[in-house]
Amino acid sequence: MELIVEDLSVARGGMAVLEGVCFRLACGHALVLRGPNGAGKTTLLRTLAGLQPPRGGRISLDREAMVYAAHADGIKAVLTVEENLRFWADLYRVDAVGAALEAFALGPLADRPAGALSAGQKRRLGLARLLVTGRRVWVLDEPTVSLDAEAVGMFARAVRAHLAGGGLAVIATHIELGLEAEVLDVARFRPRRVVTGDEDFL
Ligand SMILES: Nc1ncnc2c1ncn2[C@@H]1O[C@H](COP(=O)(O)OP(=O)(O)OP(=O)(O)O)[C@@H](O)[C@H]1O
Repeated sequence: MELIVEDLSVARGGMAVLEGVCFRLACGHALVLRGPNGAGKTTLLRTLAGLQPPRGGRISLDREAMVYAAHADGIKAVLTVEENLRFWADLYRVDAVGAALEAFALGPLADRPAGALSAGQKRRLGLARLLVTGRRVWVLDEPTVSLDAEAVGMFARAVRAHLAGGGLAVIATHIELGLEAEVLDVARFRPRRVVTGDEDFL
């Protein structure tokens, strides 16, 4: 499996955000998206995930092979941590709840309602969800927000294991994860607009 993006244009709120995005990502590889606030990382990820249509270009990706995780983790507050994972495991038909609890040190919190978790604990649960999806392509928007250093390490280990198993990951992050990943600065793809006055382009 390979993720191929060709000449992709994406927009938010009716405004062009990125144009001409191209990259290829093979099994076992990760791509880290960089760029300043507002550069378009989330918009690109949402487009890859099929949450919004591209303005132009091509994405070759079997969406059935992909899982997207962003700020809203889709956690059900009234279910316990383990029940949340079981819910997703049943949905994706992947029996890996124990491994997911262990990977993110959620065992001691397994019986706690998710609504009673701290922000970082909720984020760990949202990331543990990735492990019960069995999906090959992880599309992750700022996955380490609210995580302490130890939890960032858990996440990095989970990504490494995923890649070692033939998975792919596209990750927008402002922090250094210590992964061997290709880096794409999305600011390179900022649209060039012709304007009147002394400047030719913005
Ligand atoms: N809901 C929205 N409606 C309209 N415009 C939006 C919306 N969300 C973001 N934008 C705009 O789209 C552009 C790209 O934003 P995006 O969220 O993709 O950037 P980002 O690189 O992910 O930023 P950050 O590092 O702050 O998360 C920005 O100019 C932003 O102001």
